[in-house]
Amino acid sequence: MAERASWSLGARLRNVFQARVIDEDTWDDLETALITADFGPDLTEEIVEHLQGEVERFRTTDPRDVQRMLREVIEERLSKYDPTLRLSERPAVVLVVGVNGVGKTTTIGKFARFLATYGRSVVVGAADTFRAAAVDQLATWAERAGAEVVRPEREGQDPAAVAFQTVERAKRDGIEIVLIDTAGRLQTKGGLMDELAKVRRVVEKQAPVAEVLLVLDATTGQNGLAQAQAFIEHAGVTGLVITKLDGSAKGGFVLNVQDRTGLPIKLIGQGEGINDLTGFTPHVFAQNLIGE
Ligand SMILES: Nc1nc2c(ncn2[C@@H]2O[C@H](COP(=O)(O)OP(=O)(O)OP(=O)(O)O)[C@@H](O)[C@H]2O)c(=O)[nH]1
Repeated sequence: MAERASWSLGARLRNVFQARVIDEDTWDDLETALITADFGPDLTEEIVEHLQGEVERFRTTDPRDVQRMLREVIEERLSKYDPTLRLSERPAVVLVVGVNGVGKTTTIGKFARFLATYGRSVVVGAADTFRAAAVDQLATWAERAGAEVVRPEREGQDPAAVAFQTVERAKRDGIEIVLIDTAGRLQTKGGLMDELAKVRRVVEKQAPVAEVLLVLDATTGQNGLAQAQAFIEHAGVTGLVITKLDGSAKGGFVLNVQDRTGLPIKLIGQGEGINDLTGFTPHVFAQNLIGE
């Protein structure tokens, strides 16, 4: 993870933690920093009260202790969810879902590369069949990642058919991982969910679905979550991918989003480059968020 990321509170909290003693300003400044980082009022209050309790319990006056305790409480909360990707089936089929523009296609390209660096073979299926440009974009990413790609035979082909052919190709050629790009927009949400359900049904005729990853854009924070609600309710999501954390000041969103959805974060996107995707490690994230 990049040092001094935009979402890091390290710089903003430096004065707080380098002060001589803990006083009213410590708590005021901490509260402001957490709110600004999109922790939300409830979580902010909970964390500040927890820390005040700990400071009392351990009778400390050293702000460095507050920093350590804050890091610990954040890591503890992030660790309540298991970030492990379940990709042991062969082939392991991953559906990537989410509203348009959140970074689905880019994420698939980066994910294909990520898997390739671990020696996995990957085929990508372009099941967002209504935009030819989207298919081309996906194919370009797949090529750069060294992955195979299955395109629709014509614009607007049934997405489920493309998904089926992609899994078929994986089975035929012994490819280990299947990543399927899906549409983010249709006339109606019901239509979109029906389409996803059909993709899943058709895939499951050949192989179980290993993961359904919902992509969320960190820069839209809570708003983006509202837009993705239908996926959370109907698409059988197994994990979250948070994109565009670079350039976002909303580190707190990462903490909030697991509690709000009950779903683990499995991948994090921090840039437009093909290598800008990492797994999610609570310890590392808490350290980068709060500073050492
Ligand atoms: N800075 C930054 N930009 C990103 C990241 N991920 C994606 N993007 C950018 O976000 C924009 C949208 O990404 P796409 O991958 O096309 O999004 P999509 O969800 O597939 O969108 P549709 O194809 O319209 O459904 C592109 O300009 C990407 O370069 C990220 O982690 N960081």
